[in-house]
Formats: sequence, C-alpha cells, structure tokens
Amino acid sequence: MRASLIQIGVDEDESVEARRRRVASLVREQAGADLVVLPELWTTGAFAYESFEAEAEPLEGPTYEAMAKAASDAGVWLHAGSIPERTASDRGSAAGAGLYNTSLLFSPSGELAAAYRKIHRFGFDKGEAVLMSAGTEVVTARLPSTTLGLATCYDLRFPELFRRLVDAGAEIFVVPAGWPERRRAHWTLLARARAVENQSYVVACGTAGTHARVPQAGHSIVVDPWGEVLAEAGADEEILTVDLDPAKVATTREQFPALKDRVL
Ligand SMILES: O=C(O)CCC(=O)C(=O)O
Repeated sequence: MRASLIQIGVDEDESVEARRRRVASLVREQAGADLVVLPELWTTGAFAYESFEAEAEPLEGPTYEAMAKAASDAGVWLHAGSIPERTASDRGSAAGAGLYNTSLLFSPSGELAAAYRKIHRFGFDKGEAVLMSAGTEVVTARLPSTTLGLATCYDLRFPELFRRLVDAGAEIFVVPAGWPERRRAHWTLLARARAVENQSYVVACGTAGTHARVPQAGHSIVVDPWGEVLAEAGADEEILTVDLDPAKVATTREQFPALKDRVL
C-alpha cells in the first residue's frame, strides 16, 4: 500500500481558493498511490483562529467538492485533512458553537467514506478550544486491505482514543496536524509511542512554513507497528511517499502479543 503525505505550507498570501486548487492538483499528481493524506485545517491554518468563523464551510462545501473530485480523478483513497465545518446549530448561537474541526475521507470513486470531528480541541481556554465544538464519535474506516483509525493533531496526546480505535479494528492511524515547531520533539515521540503501544502504523501529516505567526514543525512522519520511522519529511513543503504493508500489523501483534496482556 503506497501512501503519499502532502505537507503543504499555509501561507496567508495565498487565498483559500488558490490553495484549494493547488492542493487538488497535487492530489491528482498522486495517481498510482493507494492513500493520499493532507494536513489539518489547511484551508485556513490551524492557528488562524480569527479565520475559522469566516472560512467555515458546511460538510459538503467547496473543499468537500474539490477533494471528492480530486480523489476520483486520481483514483486514490484521500484523507483530505480537516476543514472548519459549520453545522446548522451554529446559526444564532454563541460564537463558535456548532463549528467543528472535521476530517474527511474519500474513496477512490469520490464518495465520502468517513468524517471525523476532532475530539480533543487545542488551546486550553482560548483558540480552537473555545471557538469550536468537540466531536464525540470515535471513527474508523474500512479499506479493502486494512482499517484506518482517524485522529487529529492534539488527539495524538491522548492514548485512550487510540486504544478505542484499536478496539474498533484500526491498523493504521491517520493523523492530520498543524503541529508547531516549538513542540516538534513531542510530535515525533508521540507518533512513535502511539505506533508502538498499539502495534499499528501511524501516518501523520503536518504543515510547512509559518501561519498566523506560528512556525510549523512539518516533519510529517510514517511509523511502522514496531515503532520504526519509515519516512520523515523536513520542515518545508514536501510530498512524502512510503510503502506500507498492512499485513505487518497482524504479524507484529502475533509475534509480540502485548496487546493481549491488557488488563484494564
Ligand atoms: O499538542 C500540541 O502541541 C499541538 C496541538 C495543535 O497544535 C492542534 O491540535 O492544533
């Protein structure tokens, strides 16, 4: 299974429209891959809090349309990163209520295969944590050769979510992010920890450059179920392509059956 992670920069000088077109074209260029992954909130930037409300879209909005088409044009499973999703309950309610940080997975025919609303919102008492609502559903998606478990950025710090995903059959965790450079060491460490403790692949795609004055870590990473880093990007825009063997999850779990020793 070939995965391509598109680590783009979210530059305020590029309009959301232009970025959507550029990303769609990059996705089309990945024809031949099985799975293509984009970062978190790449239309607005994960730290561009002041743009969330203005750039929020309904689930089936312009990003959905463009990414569904790009997935079918390329014939790939596309994890289209996440969008600021506006739901009906947003209208007339308190600021941010009814906005979600929602990731979208499309099948190679451009059908929506899964949508995951980020459960753990980042920012403590500001930013996303107050501007967006929290998702409540743990989401997996069945592909022909494996099962994906969906998580987003700050979720990586919460191992209990990943256990729930494993219990639901996940073998590959897909984690779009807009992780800051300041905590890059945590990003790499946590990606490897989630892989090792759950004997699963971690496919984690971040953003490049700086947005909303927050330098981004980049360093998209793919870790195998033994914790080996199969590929890691640098800090700049990059497409990271890597071959995964989904069967390695079962063999790792058989040969070193630590998951069977869970007590709690
Ligand atoms: O946990 C972190 O250090 C970064 C999380 C984050 O930036 C996010 O979830 O948007």
